[in-house]
Order: sequence, then C-alpha cells, then structure tokens
Amino acid sequence: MKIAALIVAAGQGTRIGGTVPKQFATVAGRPMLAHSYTALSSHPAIDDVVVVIGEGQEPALTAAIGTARHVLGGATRRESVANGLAAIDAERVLIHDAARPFLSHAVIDALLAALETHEGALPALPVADTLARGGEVLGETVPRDGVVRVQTPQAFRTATVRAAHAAWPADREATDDAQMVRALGRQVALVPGDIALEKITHPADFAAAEARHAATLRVRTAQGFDVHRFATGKELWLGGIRIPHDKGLSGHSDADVALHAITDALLGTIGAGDIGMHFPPSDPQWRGAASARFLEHAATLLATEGGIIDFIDVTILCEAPKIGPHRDSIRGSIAAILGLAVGQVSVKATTTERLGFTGRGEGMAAQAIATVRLPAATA
Ligand SMILES: Nc1ccn([C@@H]2O[C@H](COP(=O)(O)OP(=O)(O)OP(=O)(O)O)[C@@H](O)[C@H]2O)c(=O)n1
Ligand SMILES: C[C@](O)(CO)[C@H](O)COP(=O)(O)O
Repeated sequence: MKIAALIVAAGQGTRIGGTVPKQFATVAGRPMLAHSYTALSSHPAIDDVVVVIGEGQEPALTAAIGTARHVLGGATRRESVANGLAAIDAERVLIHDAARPFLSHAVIDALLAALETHEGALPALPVADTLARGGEVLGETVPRDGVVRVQTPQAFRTATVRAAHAAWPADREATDDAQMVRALGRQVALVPGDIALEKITHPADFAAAEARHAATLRVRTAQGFDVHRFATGKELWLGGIRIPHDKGLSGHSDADVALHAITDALLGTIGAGDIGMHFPPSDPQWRGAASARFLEHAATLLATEGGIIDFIDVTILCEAPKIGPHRDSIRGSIAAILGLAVGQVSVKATTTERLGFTGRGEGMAAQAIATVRLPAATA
C-alpha cells in the first residue's frame, strides 16, 4: 500500500508578518518547512512527500530543502490541499501544516495505525483553560467537556478525503480536512496530540517553539585540531579573514587552520568523520577553496540532524602574527559564517613559548571545541 504526505506551505503568514512567509523563516536552526519535511521523508512507511507552495515560492523552497516534489497551492488552505491531493498516487495520505514544524515519528506511527480501522485520524490535545465567548467584555462560557484542540498531520484514506473535498461547497471555507471528512458522515479517530506540534501562528509562537524544542535537545561537545606549515608567497587566512603577514599557510585549500579545526569539531558532534573525508586534498575542486565552504557544509550536516550550535571556542597557536588585533574580526567572521551571535564564538590565541614547530615559526596550529544540542534520538 502506498502512503503519501502533503505539506501545505502556500500561506503568506500574514498574522506573523516578517520578510519571508513563516514556513521559510528559521526556527531551531533550520527553515520551518525543513523540519517536517525531514520527519515525513525519513519515515520508513512514507513513499512520497509533496510540498504545496505559493506562486513564486520555488526559490524559497529550494533554499529550504533543496529539490523536492511540489505543486502550487491556492488562495485558501482548503484549495492548497485539493491541489496537493490531485498530485498524489497513493492509497493513504497524511496532510500536514508546514506551520507545525516539530513532528515526531511516534505521532506518524499512531496515525497510520489508526487508519487501519478508521477512514481518518488526527492528533488532538485536551483543552486546559476555561473557554468563553470573547469580545470587548466576557461572553458566555463555552462548555469544554469533550472539546479538543485539533492538530496536523491529519491522516486519511485518500479516496475518502478526495470525496470529502469534492462534496464540500465551493463557497464555504473549512479550516481543516477532518471536518470535511466528517461532513461526509465518516469517522475520524483521535490519537494523542503532541505539544511539540503546536502551530506557529503569531510572532510570540516562534520563541515558544524554540524554547520547547530546545528543552528536548541533549548537549554534545566535540573537538577539532589542525596544523598548517608556513610558506612564503601565500596569503594568511584565519577564521575567514585575510591577515596581513609576511608568510601564509600552505595547504590544498586556503589553509585556514582555525576554520578547519572548527569544521572538524562540528563534524565530530555528529560523528561525521573529518574534513579530509568530505573535502579530500586529492580533489582538484578544493584547490585554493575558501574554507568557509567547509565550515558551512559541516553546519548544514549538523542542522540536517536537527542540531543547533550553542558555542564555538577556538584557540590559535602561533608565535606570530599577533592575533589580538584581529580577534574581534575573526570572531565576527566565524559567527557570520555559522549564523551565530558574536557572543556564541570565542577566539583565543597562545604562543608555545618558542617551543616546538609553532615556537620555531614553522607553522600554526588551532584547536576548537564545539558545543551543540541534538535531538535525543541522535544524541
Ligand atoms: N492558501 C493557503 C493558506 C495556508 N496554507 C498553509 O496552511 C497551513 C496553516 O495555515 P496558517 O497557519 O493559517 O498559515 P498562513 O495562512 O500562512 O498564516 P496567516 O493566516 O497568518 O496568513 C500553513 O502551513 C500554510 O502555509 C496553504 O498551504 N495555502
Ligand atoms: C489545520 C489546522 O492546523 C488544524 O488545527 C488549522 O485549522 C489551520 O487553521 P488556519 O486558520 O489555517 O491556521
């Protein structure tokens, strides 16, 4: 049996505002859409994931998740879902809001299990507050017994949800698909909802989602170390900044010893080997490459595993040049490459008291420690 997933991401996010629609804004270190796309596309039972986007949103989609199957949505969520349903070929379908980024495989499993006995299923949470009609002054209390908060993904037998959309009057809106299936007289099962799935609707929801997500992460640290030999006639690059000096460092790339150490530290946090495995010195395409690319790659791999960087600490070992005058610009540069605040980056330097290869001025070394947080399953 084929199972497809639709992520509706064609909204404008007007209640949140901002320079990009919320589904492409960053939350927990990645574009919001990327979180649920990863959760759905990595689930072993799901064969096909289709993203429904708005007109002109292709570049944002590609920037968020790379190449992905997608279709254009409509003016309302209901129309966007209908366009997505027309694009799939599967017996079962999960319909999910991009605005609910933190989707676990446990919720998907529960929904698919409920579909064995029901034509639809959705995650629901109990209501804890008193409910009342509102306006300028308090209206009457709404009984909350048996009232639930309805989340997504909503899972359906595809034929049923297609029939529900076909039967729904074109001049009436529906805020979700389950109410349309119910209007057909079919039963939709409830499975336990997840507070992590809360929809990001208003500006304050971003910070709340970040905080809830961060609380689920586990801290991990890893270190990186690198050495490069001095050579005359080379530029000296440190932390992505060109430093005036009479010698530079030799290497296949720009030989930025500080960025290499940080790259290895980040790769270490996810057990992804070392920089040489990802960018072999034997590969001509990396000749003279800016090491910022290597660091960005390591940060992307970490983000793909749901990790976020808490802190980077790098120590540069050399007799000369003096690092102090360049410390702030190196910090700023590393922070900019990684999308961090400057306060999340520390740059230190030391001589080795004229001892060893650094003491003799033959080369430079750098060591870095990365502190990150990763989802419990990875950590
Ligand atoms: N025409 C639309 C409207 C909404 N959505 C999607 O439906 C989900 C839930 O909608 P909502 O949170 O209301 O998002 P927006 O419509 O973008 O927000 P707003 O109402 O504030 O503009 C979101 O993932 C949104 O991208 C959609 O695909 N097509
Ligand atoms: C589908 C939904 O997320 C279920 O709670 C909700 O109805 C979407 O409503 P919105 O007004 O489109 O945000």
